[in-house]
Amino acid sequence: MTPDLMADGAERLARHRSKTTSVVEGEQVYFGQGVALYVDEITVSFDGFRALNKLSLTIDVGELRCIIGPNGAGKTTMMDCITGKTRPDSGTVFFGSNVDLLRLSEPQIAQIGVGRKFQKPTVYEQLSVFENLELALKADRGVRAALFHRLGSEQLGRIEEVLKLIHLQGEVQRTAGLLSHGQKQWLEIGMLLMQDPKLLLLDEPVAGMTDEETERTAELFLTLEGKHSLVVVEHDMKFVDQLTQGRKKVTVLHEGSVLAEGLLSDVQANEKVVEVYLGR
Ligand SMILES: Nc1ncnc2c1ncn2[C@@H]1O[C@H](COP(=O)(O)OP(=O)(O)OP(=O)(O)O)[C@@H](O)[C@H]1O
Repeated sequence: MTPDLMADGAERLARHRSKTTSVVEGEQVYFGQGVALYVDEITVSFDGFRALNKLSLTIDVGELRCIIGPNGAGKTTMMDCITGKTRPDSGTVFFGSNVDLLRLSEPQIAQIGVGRKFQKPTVYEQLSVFENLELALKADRGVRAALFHRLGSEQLGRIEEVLKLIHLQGEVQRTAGLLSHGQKQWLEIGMLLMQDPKLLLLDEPVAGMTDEETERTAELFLTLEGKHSLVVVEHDMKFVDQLTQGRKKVTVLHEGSVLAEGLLSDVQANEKVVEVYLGR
């Protein structure tokens, strides 16, 4: 354990969250109607340019949905709206059937169960794999509590479980900075999983991975499907094919709206999709 780094990390996380805890505290998310995320007609303009144009999308509880589309289609802006980083000019974003995400701040949205993985891995490079997971687990505690709290058997069990899921059991004590790119990505996903998010947004998770790492990532996501809802933004069609297994819906974004939605084979055969994206 490196107490100063641990303190620094815990402090940053606690500061981030302390501002907002009381607002979300006690808030229950209801998934009774089977909907994890409901996005309705969101529009975002940057200096008059519409990055999102009445975008609507529904993700079911436990669903794994891949979002594809050309550069500039609005994929990142959509994730920014869901996670509170960008406020749409108009439209609705609900988590479950009752939580209006547009009235919550970015940290509150994370706290209520929406995890986001950016393209670049952001782990604590100087800490070990175990310490990274430990810190993610304690993120809700105050700094003192995070530093002096000893993990209970249930929490150790959860770390074990996540280590297994992310294929890093053999690297527990390894310094995160020494992991491969793919392993860092898995570790960061593991850190998100420590908070047990109901919805995970993943931005190009396999960019820069080897073929083997990509395949393992697909296996990981397929394991998470059902227990979590996953929204995966990806350009790698082989990976999308692995994830959708010929039976899941994919969504194609173009110019800030949904251009097509359906099985990968269907959207790949869709003339409009070929024209703006796949045929390039
Ligand atoms: N802060 C901003 N200010 C001005 N324009 C922006 C801003 N953020 C995004 N845009 C524009 O909005 C459009 C959508 O961008 P966005 O990053 O959401 O697309 P994307 O589908 O994620 O693209 P990529 O696949 O390249 O990541 C682009 O034309 C982009 O230039």
